[in-house]
Amino acid sequence: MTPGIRPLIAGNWKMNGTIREAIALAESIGANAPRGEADPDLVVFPPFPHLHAVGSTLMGHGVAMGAQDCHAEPKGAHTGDVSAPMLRDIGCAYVLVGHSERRLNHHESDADVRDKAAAAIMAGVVPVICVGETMAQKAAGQSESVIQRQLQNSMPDRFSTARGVVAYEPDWAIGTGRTPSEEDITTIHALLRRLAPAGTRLLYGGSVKAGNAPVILALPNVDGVLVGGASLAAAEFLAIAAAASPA
Ligand SMILES: O=C[C@H](O)COP(=O)(O)O
Repeated sequence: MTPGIRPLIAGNWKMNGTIREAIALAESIGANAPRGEADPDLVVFPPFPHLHAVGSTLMGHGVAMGAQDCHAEPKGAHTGDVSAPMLRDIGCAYVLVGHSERRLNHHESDADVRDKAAAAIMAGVVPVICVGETMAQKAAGQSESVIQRQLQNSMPDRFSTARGVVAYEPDWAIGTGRTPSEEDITTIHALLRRLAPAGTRLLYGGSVKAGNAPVILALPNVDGVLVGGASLAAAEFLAIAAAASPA
């Protein structure tokens, strides 16, 4: 973690669950979330159709809500898309942009990610810019150059004023049970710290569980984690959050 930066524990629910299940998960997280001065901030990212119900459930519990994507335009003829002002309107404080599942499955470019992040900032929503290399890029020794290129080209002009967040998620670590070595995470996060504006919260994501969270969260320049699968169980997610609280 970084002195002076409040940790952020983020749960990306991806495309999972019914509304009933989302409410139950939000109730359980909201009722048991740590609320001390030195405790981490918590945010969950439900699927779009669950945002209203989850936002209502979390009201007054000190857990923020975010969305998993947004369009770069504030409104218009974009069938199937959701704008950043709509997310703000429904109560989202954060939005993920450039998650590797969007970059790889939807062919989103760095320029697309930058435009989405700019739209989020314009709407008063904090963008969480995701970056990360593929296994082929890692094997070719390109991790740092790929991540530098992604981040520099994905940050919009006003990112420094937005209290933005950057998440390092190597795609080969997502949902696989594999994580980079502590040395690799440290190296990449030192690079992110050099590239991102001062005060940016830097998250690590990819197979984070309650078991490995204490080690990952203790690494320099790791200001929190972006959790996928393990965020779908309240107890596991809260145990990860506990690892970011003072002992
Ligand atoms: O956004 C979250 C990540 O893609 C990590 O997913 P995971 O924790 O299931 O590996």
